[in-house]
Amino acid sequence: MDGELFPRPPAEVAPGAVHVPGWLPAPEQRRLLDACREWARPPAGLRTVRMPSGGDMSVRTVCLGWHWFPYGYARTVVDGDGAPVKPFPPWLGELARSAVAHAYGTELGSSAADYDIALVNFYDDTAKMGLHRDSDEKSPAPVVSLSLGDSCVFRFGHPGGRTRPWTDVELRSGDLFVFGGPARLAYHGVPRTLPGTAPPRLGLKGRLNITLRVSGL
Ligand SMILES: O=C(O)CCC(=O)C(=O)O
Ligand SMILES: [Fe+2]
Repeated sequence: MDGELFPRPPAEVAPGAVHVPGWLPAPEQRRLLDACREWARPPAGLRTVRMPSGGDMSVRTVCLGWHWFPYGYARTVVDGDGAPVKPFPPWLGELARSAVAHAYGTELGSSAADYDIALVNFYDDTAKMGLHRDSDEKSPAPVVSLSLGDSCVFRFGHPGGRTRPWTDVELRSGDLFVFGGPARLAYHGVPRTLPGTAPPRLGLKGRLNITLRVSGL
């Protein structure tokens, strides 16, 4: 955000896990939000995920490229309306590659990874996400996370389990978080969002998180 009282510099939260505050400029946040609104429409739109335990996730989710369900990927919404998953647009793949290059300070193009999955999660004021690993992908390529709207507390731990140590990071609208290498299978989650903190001009009530991934499928 412009005019920040205390600048938020990029930070390596754990080896391979990098937080880049304010990476996505406001016009690109708007473009991504508009796209999310389109993707959220049925068929294969925003849905509530039921866990094998019988409980419902509090976030609502829409997928592109591959449909995520607990625990795997499919080409159709196997646990919903059965429709084919919406395509993963090439511009999102370019955004992911440039995010990785930016976070790790590597050359754009040095990563051969072909991003082909987006998971878009919508958090209302009470939604949260428990500690978990993103382990249904076959590729070790870094996960790219972009946040829009309300800020949240993002908890980032380690691959060994849902135990301390962890770091709580505040993710705000436009922030980038990349986790790859030794952090690729670290446990992470969102204990809470901070309702009412979205940039007023974005026009989003609540929080959206978009993770971009390589399926390896
Ligand atoms: O909302 C976030 O910041 C994290 C989302 C997440 O961990 C996931 O979609 O697997
Ligand atoms: Fe995750």
